[in-house]
This record gives sequence, C-alpha cells and structure tokens, in this order.
Amino acid sequence: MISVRNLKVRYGDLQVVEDLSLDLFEGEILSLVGPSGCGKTTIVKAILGLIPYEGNVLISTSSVGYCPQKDVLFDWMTVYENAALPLILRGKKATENVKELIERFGLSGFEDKRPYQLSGGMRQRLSVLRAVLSGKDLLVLDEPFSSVDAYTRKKLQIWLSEEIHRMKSSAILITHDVEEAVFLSDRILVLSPRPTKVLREILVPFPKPRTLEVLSDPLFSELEKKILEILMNQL
Ligand SMILES: Nc1ncnc2c1ncn2[C@@H]1O[C@H](COP(=O)(O)OP(=O)(O)OP(=O)(O)O)[C@@H](O)[C@H]1O
Repeated sequence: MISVRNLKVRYGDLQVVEDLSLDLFEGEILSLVGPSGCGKTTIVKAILGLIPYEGNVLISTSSVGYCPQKDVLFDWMTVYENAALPLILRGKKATENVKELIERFGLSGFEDKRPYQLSGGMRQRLSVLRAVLSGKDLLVLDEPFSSVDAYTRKKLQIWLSEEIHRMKSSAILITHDVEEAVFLSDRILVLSPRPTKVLREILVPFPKPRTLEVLSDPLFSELEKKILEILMNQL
C-alpha cells in the first residue's frame, strides 16, 4: 500500500528525518511511536505529499483519508456539513453514504448541531468520519484520540478497530500512547529522537478487530514493556 525508501526531510537547518524506510502492507495497521518532536507528523506529511522531501514514496491508492493532529472541524458548519465537506469540496452531492456513516459513527440526532456542542469523543469520531469520506482505503490518523479521558479513549479504540476492520482499510496511526499502539496495531515502528530513524519493528499478533480481552493476554504487557524500554533507553 505504501513504500517509503530513504526518506529525508528538513525544515531549514533542522534535519528531522534521516534516511527512513518503511512499508505499509494492505489491510495492515501500522503505528509510529517515538519521543515528542522526533518527526512522526513530519513523516506522514511527507508521505502524503504535503511537505517537500527527498527519497522515494509510493502509494498504491488515491483513496486516502487524513485525520490531522489538530482537529479541523468548523464551528460555523453543522455536524452534517463538517462530515460531508470532502464530498462538497469535490463538487459531489452528499449522498446516503453520509447519513449511514453518521449513524454508524454514533452521531445520529446531532446532524444539525455545531461541533462545539459535541463531547470530545464525538468530535473525534466526526474527525475520523470526515477522513473516511475523503478516502477509506488508506487512513492516516495523527493522534486521533488525544483529548479524551481514558475510558472514552478505550471505547474509541475498540470502535476504531471495528470500523477499520469492517471497511478493510489500511492505516498508519501516530500515537504517544504505547498501550494504544499495542492495542490497535499489527506492527509498530519505534522511532529514535531527531533526526529520526526506525529503531525497532514490533509485530503484534492478536486477532482483529480488537476487544478488551487482549488486555489480559500476558504478551500484551510484555510488548508494552519492551517498547517502553526501547523508548526510555533513548532518553
Ligand atoms: N513547519 C515547520 N517548520 C519548522 N520546524 C517544524 C515544522 N513542523 C515541525 N517542525 C519541527 O520538526 C520537529 C518534528 O516535528 P513533528 O511535529 O513532526 O514531530 P512529532 O514527533 O509529530 O511531535 P509530537 O509527538 O510532539 O506531535 C520538531 O522539532 C518541530 O518543532
């Protein structure tokens, strides 16, 4: 789905990514974890062609949904209009598809509300919904659940795992939360501080979609500990 070879990105004199290579295979959920400021967002922006880079990036689909770190919902638009924005921008009429997704994403009854009237969890589901309407073969999610409490966050993770599974999407997920990475991913790339490179690749062999059951599997905490150790050794 994605092949990145020898990626290099700099902002002026600041070398952020140095010779990074990665692949994303079809149907896979790949997480990027690494210290704050190491360049995770920069990597996905380069992959999506939003910033200049050196190296080779190949993406085998044009059906791409991007959910940026800062939610970009517009308070002057309704929930429905916010959701349908990718279709409106492409001059397409919003179709049944939007209604169906609003229902599946637990936003029914809120179509005419404004984003500021939603709970944190609902805003985050709306942001993912909008990304899905841009394209669902490849989802790029940058800290999608950063501003909700732990309980809502876990509910959203289970929901996201089910939706990605149902849509047969592939996904790149950026997260600060090692537990979230283990919970949601098939594979995790542990990144070094800047200029960032891949320190380790960790395979996560649990069945999908994920349920709370995996939390009690001893391998779950083993993987979490291993990743935390790699990250802490970098400090
Ligand atoms: N447009 C920009 N111009 C200059 N420097 C930038 C720009 N965007 C990011 N940076 C710098 O590049 C580095 C990497 O930023 P980036 O946002 O990619 O890191 P990150 O790993 O996603 O961080 P976080 O985990 O805190 O979200 C940081 O030092 C940041 O200050």
